[in-house]
Amino acid sequence: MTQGATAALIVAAGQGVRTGGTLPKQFAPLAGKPMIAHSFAALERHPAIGRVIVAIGDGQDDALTAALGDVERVRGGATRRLSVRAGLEALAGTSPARVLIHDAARPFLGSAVIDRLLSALDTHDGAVPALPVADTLARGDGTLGDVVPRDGLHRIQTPQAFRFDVIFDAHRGWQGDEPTDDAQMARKAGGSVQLVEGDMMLEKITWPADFAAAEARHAAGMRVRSATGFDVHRLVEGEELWLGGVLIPHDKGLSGHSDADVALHAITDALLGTIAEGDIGTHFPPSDPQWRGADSAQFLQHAAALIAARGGIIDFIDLTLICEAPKVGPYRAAMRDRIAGLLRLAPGQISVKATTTERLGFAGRGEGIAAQAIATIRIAGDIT
Ligand SMILES: Nc1ccn([C@@H]2O[C@H](COP(=O)(O)OP(=O)(O)OP(=O)(O)O)[C@@H](O)[C@H]2O)c(=O)n1
Ligand SMILES: C[C@](O)(CO)[C@H](O)COP(=O)(O)O
Repeated sequence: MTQGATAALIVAAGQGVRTGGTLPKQFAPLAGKPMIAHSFAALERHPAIGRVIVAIGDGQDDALTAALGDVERVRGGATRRLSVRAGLEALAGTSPARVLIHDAARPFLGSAVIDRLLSALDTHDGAVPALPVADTLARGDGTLGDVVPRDGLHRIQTPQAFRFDVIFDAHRGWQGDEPTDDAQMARKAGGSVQLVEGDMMLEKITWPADFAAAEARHAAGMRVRSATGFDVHRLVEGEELWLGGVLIPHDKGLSGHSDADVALHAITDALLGTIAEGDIGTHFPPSDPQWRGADSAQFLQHAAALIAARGGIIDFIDLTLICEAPKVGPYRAAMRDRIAGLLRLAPGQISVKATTTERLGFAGRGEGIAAQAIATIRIAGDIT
């Protein structure tokens, strides 16, 4: 699939009247961040998607910026259809071959659904995620009316994927009643729309109780990952000693290409390990002069940002420093506070321990300091 040939449009211009609340639901907090941030991240990180645009309502600019920063946006309309139309008009200039149209109100979007939809576009004009109907369906107005046969019925979700020209023409030529989704517009215009397997994680948030249910689904879908990091630096005269982001008075300091903070390096490697993103040297090569003397805090924060971009949450860091001197105890609290501050965690999520090697080996002879760390994160099960 050619990168850039597929665009994504998130419709987020609704008012969320049925959920109530002080903010429209798409900007309300859910699983640790504004609801829209979940699906935006999923679409942005998918390798086939080259552009993501958000349709928002009047007065929603600040809320979007607070949620996602300076992302591409377009003014939506009074109905969902008009918001989609505005987004398609904005995308038309770059003529994407395909477009995914997604409700901001369906936050937990996995890459497998996107893959299924895009594959279906090889043979169809459109594709939608669908789930079977499990309950009896009936008409009724206070008292039970006729049962509606549920054979062959599906619950249709978003994202809905289309060949761009097909859905753009369907929107431009639309004349019927207000449609509830885009796939029925493509179909009415003569397009073929494939049903692909949907996902319970994609349930739409419509009513107040949906927030708690979504939180529970999200928590149940997270998997724990742990990884270790290890690093050693040489102790030399004439260098500052940085450990755990804290400057420690000592007769020697650690030497290295950066500030040689062996503790932050071990934690950075542990964090990178949780997402199988190589090691610190992969991201900050020692051969690159721009990292000479660099503050290792930025390495740590880079690793944390990569985890956050995948929707991961750092749960706990356990660090062990291995040295004869200096004594770590007096600086333990400062290191915990500093590491917690850099990672935006509570100090209780950081453990700093130290040990000697009974004067054995390089650490015992005071030639260097070693650090090992283990990081534990939670991340959605389908994140690779
Ligand atoms: N004029 C509109 C109306 C809806 N939407 C978007 O379409 C999606 C599905 O709509 P719905 O769940 O009905 O959201 P709201 O219209 O906000 O909800 P309500 O009807 O309760 O106000 C949401 O992401 C919503 O922001 C939109 O972009 N423009
Ligand atoms: C587009 C949609 O999410 C597909 O199921 C749904 O139709 C939106 O309906 P709403 O009335 O705008 O909530």
